[in-house]
Amino acid sequence: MPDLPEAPGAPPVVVLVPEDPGASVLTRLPGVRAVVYRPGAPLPPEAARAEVLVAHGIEPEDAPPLLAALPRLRMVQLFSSGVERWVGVVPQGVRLSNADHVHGVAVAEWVVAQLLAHVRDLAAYRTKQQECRWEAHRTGTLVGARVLVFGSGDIGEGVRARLVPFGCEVTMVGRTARAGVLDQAAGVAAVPAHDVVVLALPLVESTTGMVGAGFLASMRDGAVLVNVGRGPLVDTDALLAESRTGRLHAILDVTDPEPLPADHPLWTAPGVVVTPHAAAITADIRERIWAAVARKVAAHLTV
Ligand SMILES: O=CC(=O)O
Repeated sequence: MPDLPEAPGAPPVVVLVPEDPGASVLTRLPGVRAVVYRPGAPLPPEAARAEVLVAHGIEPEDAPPLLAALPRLRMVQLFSSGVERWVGVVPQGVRLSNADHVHGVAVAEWVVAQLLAHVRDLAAYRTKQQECRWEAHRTGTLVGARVLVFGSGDIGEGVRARLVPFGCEVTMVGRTARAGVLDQAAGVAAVPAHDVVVLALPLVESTTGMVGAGFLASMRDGAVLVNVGRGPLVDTDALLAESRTGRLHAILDVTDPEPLPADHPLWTAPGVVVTPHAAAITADIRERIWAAVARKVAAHLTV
């Protein structure tokens, strides 16, 4: 792909972008010169002036030589909303910027889809169809379900907004308490009173391994744990042990480890549903991410 044309306005801020048609969204930003870089290839001469690196297609472990070659770098813009793999990689004084407010709708929709499929027992009906059995059975409903959502960002909020119309009673848990939002300790204490616990948290020190044996044991019989945050929020061994009791259900879009090896016991653990970090993967995901990147670069131009 040739370098992208320069937007009007001078002097332009040089933004290094991966080779991707979506990068053209940056050329619509006045004052930006988007320059394509190819991981592993020699850097273009404009890299010496680059203030922003849109880091996509490069693993954080491979990034240090590239970062060291960008003397005017002020911001690293990620394609992901989670930043945990880049913390400590980006040099001091360089802002690490995530792609936020990108996946809320898609991931919340996935949570609702999974919960509806669970309470209405759709998997059992799929099996009955495969066996050509015309046989109805009673199922649960989401109406009146008490749902505890850890994480009050756009994903957690998207889950709340979509579950309330289904008749769920939703309680939010955030990093700090505020009106209508419990803090993390109060949230953990509230687990036994809920039918569904949704994890939509970032992975930081205080959330790593947060769902361990004690947390799982405090969930009521038949409760559902949904993880759309990061795999290591949950202690996998504790979850495997709990799954053997048959007491709980777990619906996991993220796992620890990831990708989940084909012979990992989580795949076949009783009551566990696994999808491959796919909740946000809709047809328009690239457009959503590039729009967020453009928003973040535009905000950088004003600081
Ligand atoms: O998991 C996806 C992301 O962090 O964007």
